Amino acid sequence: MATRIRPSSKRCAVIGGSGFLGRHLVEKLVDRGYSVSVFDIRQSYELPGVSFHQGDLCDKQALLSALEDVSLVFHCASPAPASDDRLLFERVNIKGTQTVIQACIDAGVQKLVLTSSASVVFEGTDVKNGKEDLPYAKRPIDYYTQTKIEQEKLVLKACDQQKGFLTVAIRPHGIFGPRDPQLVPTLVDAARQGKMKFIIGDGTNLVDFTYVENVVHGHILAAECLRADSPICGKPYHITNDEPVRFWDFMSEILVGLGYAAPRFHLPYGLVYGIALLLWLLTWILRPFMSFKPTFTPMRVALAGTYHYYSCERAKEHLGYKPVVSLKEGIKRTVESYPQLRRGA
Ligand SMILES: NC(=O)C1=CN([C@@H]2O[C@H](COP(=O)(O)OP(=O)(O)OC[C@H]3O[C@@H](n4cnc5c(N)ncnc54)[C@H](O)[C@@H]3O)[C@@H](O)[C@H]2O)C=CC1
Ligand SMILES: CC(C)=CCC[C@@H](C)[C@H]1CC[C@H]2C3=C(CC[C@]12C)[C@@]1(C)CCC(=O)C[C@@H]1CC3
Repeated sequence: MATRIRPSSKRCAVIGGSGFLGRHLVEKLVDRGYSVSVFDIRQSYELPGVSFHQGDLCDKQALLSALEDVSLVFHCASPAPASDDRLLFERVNIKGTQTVIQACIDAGVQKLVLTSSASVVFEGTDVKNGKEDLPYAKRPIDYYTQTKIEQEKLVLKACDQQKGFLTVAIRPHGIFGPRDPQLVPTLVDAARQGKMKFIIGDGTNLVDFTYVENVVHGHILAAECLRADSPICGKPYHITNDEPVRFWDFMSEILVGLGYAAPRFHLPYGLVYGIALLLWLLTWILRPFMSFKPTFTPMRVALAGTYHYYSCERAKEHLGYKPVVSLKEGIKRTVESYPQLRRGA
């Protein structure tokens, strides 16, 4: 019988490695001596020690060529939540993840680490110190969340210690940091349009924002702890900064750091949510005639006006996780990384 050559344990692939989190993960893996294959529909940079494979993760043949001799795969690709395109989310996050799992098994990959999201348990109402045993949201707030739930279930169910295919899911929340194309740019855009004067609700709601390097650290710990006899097989793990902060204090620190005024005037949560719902209905009705993307979406209002912070005790206990960058330091590094978004720039 031909013996299969065991892929090097320092050779890994990052699906979605051209994205915000993916690129930070790739950089850290290279620092730690891994050789990395990036698989993504686009190539956004070049880095020594990294090979790029451009393709759609729904295409198994394309994936297989990127997974040659790879023992460890990180899957952090997804369409952006803002696209709100049901068919795209279903194709990439559900069908595409099935393809990723099958390609990993066919290629002899031993470990698959999925980037899930803490939002898989969020239904638009308060979550305080949520643990991993909370049930999945029965009424997810959008298609993105709905398909992230299905994706996580698929990956965790595929874990098979007997066959030597091990899986784990990391659930980060509110990732921020240098090169993030979403949070800071959206916020600054809103501030420049004069839309950041208001605080939705009383402003005391606590939320987790997680500095990108902590999310990367959680992924690498999970990959390195994943063995057939380890309790982490087939389980999800919250990874946060472990420093819940008032949503509006966090927004204000970023805005003030970049030279914009902090929001000051309060608006009742129910009123803003109602307006966002009406606007959403209006854009849905007018969709065939015009395309219009409101800044206030029901999902954003829910994220801005409720508590949603999560316990990462399980990650501390099983993975030895501890944030490596504090929230204060993370905000400082983030603000400094966006000189082009400063007021007047
Ligand atoms: N940014 C955040 O606050 C949070 C993100 N996450 C998850 O983290 C992961 C990474 O997110 P980000 O880095 O923020 O997003 P991103 O949009 O910067 O990166 C996603 C990458 O996936 C790639 N991609 C999308 N569709 C693809 C396809 N069909 N085939 C191959 N590549 C494809 C994109 O080209 C992009 O490079 C995602 O799974 C997201 O759901 C989870 C919680 C919070
Ligand atoms: C905690 C978490 C999951 C954060 C990541 C999501 C963010 C990219 C958005 C979530 C809520 C958004 C939001 C705004 C900007 C982008 C978010 C922070 C506004 C502050 C934009 C301007 C407004 O009119 C109000 C919005 C509230 C929600």
